[in-house]
Amino acid sequence: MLTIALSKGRILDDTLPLLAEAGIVPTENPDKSRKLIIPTTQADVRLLIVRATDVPTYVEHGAADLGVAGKDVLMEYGGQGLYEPLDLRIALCKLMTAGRVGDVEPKGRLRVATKFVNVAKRYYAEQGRQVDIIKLYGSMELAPLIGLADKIIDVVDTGNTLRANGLEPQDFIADISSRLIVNKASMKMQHARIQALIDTLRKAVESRHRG
Ligand SMILES: Nc1ncnc2c1ncn2[C@@H]1O[C@H](COP(=O)(O)OP(=O)(O)OP(=O)(O)O)[C@@H](O)[C@H]1O
Ligand SMILES: O=P(O)(O)OC[C@H]1O[C@H](OP(=O)(O)OP(=O)(O)O)[C@H](O)[C@@H]1O
Repeated sequence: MLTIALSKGRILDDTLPLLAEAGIVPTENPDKSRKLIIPTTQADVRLLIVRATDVPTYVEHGAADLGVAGKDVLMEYGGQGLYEPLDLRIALCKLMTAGRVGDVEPKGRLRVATKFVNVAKRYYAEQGRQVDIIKLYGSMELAPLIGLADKIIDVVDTGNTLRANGLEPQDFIADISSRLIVNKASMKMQHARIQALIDTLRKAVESRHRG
């Protein structure tokens, strides 16, 4: 059995067409179903529906052989416990700092609200900047508006969410796309099969971006 961990929403929506090119199609609509284990047209391939931030955990521990996760999530998760063989070039966005339009940076310690605590620590350590990191799980844009933090670190695509809240993107941290990740033991034990799937997905990604 090959088990693939995916999160609902944009990752599922953008990954299913790629999996379809490898002949893997869910036998029921994962967006509608309340099931968390979804069989596919290949009897020995199943999908696990998990939270986006949990995908690396399932794959590193071997609860799933493969998964799809945003580079932001992988940067935050850290470690060397996973293979990351393929950039699927889906769910494109940028990790940025953002703050209130026209705000001047405070002289003292900067307060930064984010769900990407490890990324934030690394980023400001590289800059040699003293910061207090405030962990949030969502609605980061609220923090500077309400005086909880001076800045946020979040993913930005169109910038609409920032603009709607009187914030502006400031410093670029990283370009983000979603990656195929693979459990290290699975890669050894089921090498031919997983490598064949990676090759098919790579071709599907390349043919989409050709021309
Ligand atoms: N607005 C966006 N445009 C493009 N890609 C995005 C955008 N927001 C997030 N992403 C990327 O898609 C991935 C999945 O995002 P999604 O919104 O589905 O989950 P999440 O909000 O991070 O997780 P959860 O809903 O479980 O808190 C993110 O890790 C990121 O890489
Ligand atoms: O720059 P933008 O295009 O506004 O995208 C950025 C927003 O998208 C994500 O949220 P989420 O996935 O909850 O929202 P979405 O479905 O509207 O992208 C992210 O946490 C930002 O809030």
